[in-house]
Amino acid sequence: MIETIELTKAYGKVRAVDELSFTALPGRVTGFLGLNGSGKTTTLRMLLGLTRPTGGAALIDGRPFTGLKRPLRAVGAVLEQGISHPGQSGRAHLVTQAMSAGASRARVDLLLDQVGLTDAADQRTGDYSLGMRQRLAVATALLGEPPVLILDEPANGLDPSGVAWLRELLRSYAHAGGTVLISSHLLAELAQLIDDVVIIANGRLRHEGPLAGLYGMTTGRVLMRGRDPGRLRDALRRAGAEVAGDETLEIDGLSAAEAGEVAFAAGVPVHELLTDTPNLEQIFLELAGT
Ligand SMILES: Nc1ncnc2c1ncn2[C@@H]1O[C@H](COP(=O)(O)OP(=O)(O)OP(=O)(O)O)[C@@H](O)[C@H]1O
Repeated sequence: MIETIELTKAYGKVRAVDELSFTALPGRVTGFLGLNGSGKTTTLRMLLGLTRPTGGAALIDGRPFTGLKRPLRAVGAVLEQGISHPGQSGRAHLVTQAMSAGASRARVDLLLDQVGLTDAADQRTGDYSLGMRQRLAVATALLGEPPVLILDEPANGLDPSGVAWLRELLRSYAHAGGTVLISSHLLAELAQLIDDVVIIANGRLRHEGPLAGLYGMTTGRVLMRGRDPGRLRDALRRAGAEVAGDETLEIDGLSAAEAGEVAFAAGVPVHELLTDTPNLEQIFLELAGT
């Protein structure tokens, strides 16, 4: 489990992270979302003991990173690319890292297979694509079989097949009881990967809960086209709706069913009636906007 309690980091007068409290649960993939500069990387660095908090706590399984007995076995992290020496092969990089994580050669081979790098294992990492470097970074994070995984913008650089691969990997990792915290500044990029969301803005918590719950947070606008827009508009306004638009009427304050009933009562044939549900990215921008 990952937990922050009133976590704060101030740089002079700037509060990069401001009394931030949230939880990422075992068995779930949690998306950590915010616009650029909202404090995501600073939070992840505090969880990983790389930045010291000004106040509050950043806990991995109940302890600050610095209090973990075997940190590489407690948490795996993908923070930035370029972790490997460009002249080293992917396999050599993993073998070197396996020593500090206490992992075996067999685990290196297993992970190369799991991240789809077996065929490229003996190529120089300097020749790897961005997506291949991301795969190698994920394999490195998993070496010590940690129960907690922290990934900073890992979908960045992955093509659709890479995203599908990451989804499967994170699903089975969480299914086996792992805790995953994965950051991005785009909800759409993570929507296929995550169960829960934590949304921050200006270092503060804006929203925390299941991804599915986001859809219920905004009501869709009703759109209607009919034979006589002028009469329709008047009837809808009399029924208490706010109405904009000329041919296609944009209706706030009534459901599609209610608007349809109003049109029927007014005797105006309806040609088209639908609820325009905001997409995930619009919902995210509404929540994460400053
Ligand atoms: N070492 C530092 N010194 C001063 N200010 C910093 C430092 N690190 C981060 N900040 C500031 O803290 C705020 C949050 O930055 P942070 O990198 O955590 O955001 P982010 O959400 O990860 O952004 P991005 O999506 O662009 O990576 C920004 O205003 C940034 O300028």
